[in-house]
Amino acid sequence: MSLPTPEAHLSTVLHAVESRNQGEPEFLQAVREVLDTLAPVLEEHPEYIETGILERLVEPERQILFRVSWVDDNGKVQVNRGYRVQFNAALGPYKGGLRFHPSVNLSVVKFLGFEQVFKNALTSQRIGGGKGGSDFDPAGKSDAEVMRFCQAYMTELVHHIGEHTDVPAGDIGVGAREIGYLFGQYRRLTHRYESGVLTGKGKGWGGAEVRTEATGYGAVFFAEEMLARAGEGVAGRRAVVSGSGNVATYVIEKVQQLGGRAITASDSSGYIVDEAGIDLELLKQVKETERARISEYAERRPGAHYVAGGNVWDVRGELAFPCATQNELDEASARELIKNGVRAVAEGANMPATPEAIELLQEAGVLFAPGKAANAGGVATSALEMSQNAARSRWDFDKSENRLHEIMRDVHELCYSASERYGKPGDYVLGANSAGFVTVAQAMLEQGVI
Ligand SMILES: NC(=O)c1ccc[n+]([C@@H]2O[C@H](COP(=O)([O-])OP(=O)(O)OC[C@H]3O[C@@H](n4cnc5c(N)ncnc54)[C@H](O)[C@@H]3O)[C@@H](O)[C@H]2O)c1
Repeated sequence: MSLPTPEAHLSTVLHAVESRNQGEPEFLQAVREVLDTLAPVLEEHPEYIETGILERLVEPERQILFRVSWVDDNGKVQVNRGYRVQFNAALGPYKGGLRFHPSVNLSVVKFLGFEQVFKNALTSQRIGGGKGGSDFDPAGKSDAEVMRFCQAYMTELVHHIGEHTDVPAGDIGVGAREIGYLFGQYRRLTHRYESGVLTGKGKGWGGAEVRTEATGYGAVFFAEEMLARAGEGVAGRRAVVSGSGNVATYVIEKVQQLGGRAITASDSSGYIVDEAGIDLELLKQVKETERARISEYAERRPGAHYVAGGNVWDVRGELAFPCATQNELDEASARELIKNGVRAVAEGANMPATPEAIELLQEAGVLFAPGKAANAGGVATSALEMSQNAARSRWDFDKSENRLHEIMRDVHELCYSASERYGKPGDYVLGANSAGFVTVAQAMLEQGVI
């Protein structure tokens, strides 16, 4: 039997995915972006075509959808929808965060799970990919409501996770508070102290140092590696950052530690500009402690101003870190960034730049780091948390940060060398997709058709 050409094979697989997953635009966008880059890999590895690797890779191994019923502070019954998509476990237990946000649906969870498979492969930490969440909106809920929701959510999730099967963590709307409530309920239901079942735990009970900072720090380390290859650095440069959550906060912190000046942060209502450089203590007070709107920052900080609505990418900066959510940086934003002299864009969020924006940035010679590579530091540190839990050991901050830094250097190196191998040196989208894909594909090949 003669094999189709790589291009023909990719097109057949893509059509099948499109017809089978109609109404899932985010998932299709994520799949297209990966398949678009894989022709040279399949050229080198026809055995992946022969053994149906791609057909299997685009179909999650398991998708779990469930009802989450809970009672709010007024005694009213609320019903949300829960998700866990176990995408691929060829490299290890499923691993990936939980997102609690009203925009969560199956398409969003599948796109995140799909991306996670490649990202986790790039970390070399032997973890598979999965993702989950709910359309529950933590904004405006009391602590007690968040706790009751988390307990109800875990009452179903408990049947599907475990330190050797599936290990969730945080994402948008899920931080240390939620992980605590989820872990408590897991422990109550199972009568087991299974530390490695969730990551991002409190530091006093199994959480790793640097897990909170890891995604943001990692994104800046990756940007620094890209810049260093070109003989440049972060120091002395203006950085425009979107978001004001976990990832954005620690991108800002690391940019400043490396001598750069991060001047913006945003939330879904607008953005702030602080030319003097963001005051981190104030940002953490407003967003982490008070869970208030970002406009509060400008009200308390002389010299800073708030722009309601608007587009943070209109602000001039040499470095840009999109750290809020998917498709937040579109073609028009990319044009604005290029016009304003951006040199590097590193995705702290998952899929924040649209395909059109990425194309424009790459054409303009801007160094572009896709989220799969640039934000892999969070999950990599989660894997370090799992290994510390298994060994009943605890690393200090410096050791953990050094290990994160090494991992991000390795991720960069893997991506760069794959981009060279497949003919486009410095194309980190091609590099991340192909390096991640080959690692997973090889494991799937060796494990047979399952
Ligand atoms: N937390 C992690 O370790 C981690 C790891 C890898 C990737 N990510 C990705 O990073 C991004 C941010 O996650 P996080 O953990 O910082 O979440 P978070 O809940 O701490 O913060 C999310 C931020 O994004 C903003 N945001 C959300 N939806 C928005 C919208 N529609 N418009 C504008 N702003 C919006 C929120 O206001 C908030 O500032 C997500 O894409 C997530 O998938 C997170």
